[in-house]
Amino acid sequence: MYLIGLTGGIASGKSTVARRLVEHGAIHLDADQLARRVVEPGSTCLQSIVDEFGQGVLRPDGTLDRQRLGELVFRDEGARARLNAIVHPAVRELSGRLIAKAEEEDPQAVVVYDVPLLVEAQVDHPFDLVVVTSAPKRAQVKRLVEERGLDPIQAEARVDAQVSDEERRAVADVVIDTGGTIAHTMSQADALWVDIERARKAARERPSG
Ligand SMILES: CC(C)(COP(=O)(O)OP(=O)(O)OC[C@H]1O[C@@H](n2cnc3c(N)ncnc32)[C@H](O)[C@@H]1O)[C@@H](O)C(=O)NCCC(=O)NCCS
Ligand SMILES: Nc1ncnc2c1ncn2[C@@H]1O[C@H](COP(=O)(O)OP(=O)(O)OP(=O)(O)O)[C@@H](O)[C@H]1O
Repeated sequence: MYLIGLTGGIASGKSTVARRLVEHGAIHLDADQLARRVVEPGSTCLQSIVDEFGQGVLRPDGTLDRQRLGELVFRDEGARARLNAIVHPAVRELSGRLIAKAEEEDPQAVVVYDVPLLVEAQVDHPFDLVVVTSAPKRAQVKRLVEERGLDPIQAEARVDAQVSDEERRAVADVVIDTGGTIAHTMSQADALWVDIERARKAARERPSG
């Protein structure tokens, strides 16, 4: 297996890059989706969230009111840390299991683990490559406002709830500039795939022992 950790700020283009790598043959795992799975009704995580933040973060049907909880945690660092302490260990455990399963099913698989908080949550799966998508903050805020309907204050708060691109670049093997056109992002993703294929081929041909 070849394991890629893909990270970057909110609305920086991680999913866009991941989708392109999937078109080339990679398997995609998404930490945001896993974070939704671990808080489904009946989960211990959801119960811990209710214990911590009260019944008010549940919708009438018993599912998590994500908007309500988001309003709480993106303006309060302490609340965010308490939520992270509940959700992140469960996501870590589930992602570890799914990565192991992907390897079992296909030892040659290229797995892209899209994990927005790779730096913040100190995700330490044994990545072969860490890829960071990077766009200027004003582009991130514009996308959140225009495409996801956040107001500019909320959008800024979400960007500011994350580490800076400098901190992400410090752990990156590859940085993809996602501040330009989509076509520019795609061509960098395509070039990355060529490099990955080359590295894997060289590893296969290397005499072992
Ligand atoms: C606060 C919640 C309920 C808001 O839900 P919502 O549906 O509005 O957003 P969604 O989950 O789709 O996240 C969108 C983006 O917000 C950013 N984000 C999410 N959680 C966090 C966090 N704790 N700290 C910083 N940024 C975050 C990420 O860039 C993420 O891609 C939700 O994000 C959550 O449960 N967060 C804690 C778990 C977590 O850290 N998830 C991120 C990856 S593991
Ligand atoms: N050069 C670019 N590269 C990537 N995305 C771009 C670019 N220009 C505009 N966009 C738009 O920005 C948005 C980025 O969203 P995407 O879901 O890929 O980001 P993300 O980092 O996965 O977001 P999130 O952290 O919320 O999961 C998309 O709507 C995309 O069309």
